[in-house]
Amino acid sequence: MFNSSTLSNKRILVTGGGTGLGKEISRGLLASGAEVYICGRRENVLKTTCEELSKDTGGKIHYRICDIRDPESIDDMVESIFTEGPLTGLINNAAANFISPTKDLSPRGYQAIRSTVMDGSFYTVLAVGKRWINLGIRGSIVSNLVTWVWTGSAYVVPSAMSKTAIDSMTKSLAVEWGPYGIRLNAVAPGPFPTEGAWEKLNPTGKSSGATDSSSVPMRRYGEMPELANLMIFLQADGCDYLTGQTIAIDGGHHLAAPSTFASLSDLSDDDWGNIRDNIKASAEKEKSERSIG
Ligand SMILES: CCC/C=C/C(=O)SCCNC(=O)CCNC(=O)[C@H](O)C(C)(C)COP(=O)([O-])OP(=O)([O-])OC[C@H]1O[C@@H](n2cnc3c(N)ncnc32)[C@H](O)[C@@H]1OP(=O)([O-])[O-]
Ligand SMILES: NC(=O)C1=CN([C@@H]2O[C@H](COP(=O)(O)OP(=O)(O)OC[C@H]3O[C@@H](n4cnc5c(N)ncnc54)[C@H](OP(=O)(O)O)[C@@H]3O)[C@@H](O)[C@H]2O)C=CC1
Repeated sequence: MFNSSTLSNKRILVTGGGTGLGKEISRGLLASGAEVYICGRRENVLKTTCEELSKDTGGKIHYRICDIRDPESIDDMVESIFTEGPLTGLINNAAANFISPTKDLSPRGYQAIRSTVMDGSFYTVLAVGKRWINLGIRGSIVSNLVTWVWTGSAYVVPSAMSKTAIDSMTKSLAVEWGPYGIRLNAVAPGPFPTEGAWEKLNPTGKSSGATDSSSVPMRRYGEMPELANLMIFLQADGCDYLTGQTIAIDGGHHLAAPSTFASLSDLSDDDWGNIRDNIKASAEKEKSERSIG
């Protein structure tokens, strides 16, 4: 879909790029010619990912140790990257989450997720965006959200709330920073199994709800290159007028929410025949009782 120079001259920071989706997005960016920075809290994970991706793609990748819950740690990281040269793009991907009944969450449990997803993403955007504005540089910010920004989700309420806040930030800053040539967009992936997410969201291994592929209209999980391609598109030149959007990449999952008739997609032609007969019978009965029409 893209070639090895689609992102040449791009320098992109992927938060949480050491594992899971961030790692595979970084692989795609590197293969398209970008120079990539990844960050996280585990140096051994970051180092191993850099070695693997640099060997696999031949691209330039660096890491920084950073806790995005701490604004100073973010500012130090971004300053040290800009000292080597300005970034052209940011992918807000780092996150924290676990399933829990909301009534069982302590303030610290809520804070663990909010401070990573909402505060961490905002501080990173601020650290990068204010440097672009000061330097007069254009840039592209893409946040990795989730379809719960449209539907909400039970049992992951702090995550749904925090991702929704970043959806709102995306729309708001697209307007405020549009005059500087800074674009903000977001993606909302459906289920793309990763060790990090599945350990927190499918800890018993009995996939259901958000981690279940059978309720996805396309009847499968997302594949990493599909998400990486969308990120490459949003970081590339060519559609610069695209800003303030959150794009779902979920095989139609959020459109098949329980409030719709999504489950009817399992019915056979015979079932539909019976349904039609029953509806007709009901209509006939009503008609026979009408005094007019
Ligand atoms: C469709 C897929 C969508 C995917 C979305 C994703 O984002 S997937 C991304 C998936 N990737 C990641 O999440 C990667 C990053 N994840 C992390 O960094 C950690 O897993 C963590 C911060 C989320 C929790 O780790 P930790 O416990 O070491 O953190 P801490 O020491 O900071 O503790 C803070 C508070 O949290 C409490 N608490 C913890 N677990 C539970 C629970 N099950 N129940 C209730 N509460 C719980 C704990 O008791 C404490 O409160 P207390 O008792 O002091 O009042
Ligand atoms: N997998 C899926 O199906 C879906 C995932 N998403 C989103 O995709 C993104 C990646 O998820 P996924 O790859 O599955 O999960 P992972 O757990 O593999 O990724 C989370 C990454 O974030 C980093 N991170 C977490 N907290 C911090 C912190 N305080 N400071 C710096 N880095 C941090 C972690 O590194 P470390 O622990 O070393 O700090 C890790 O590399 C998340 O935003 C998630 O919400 C959205 C929809 C579906």
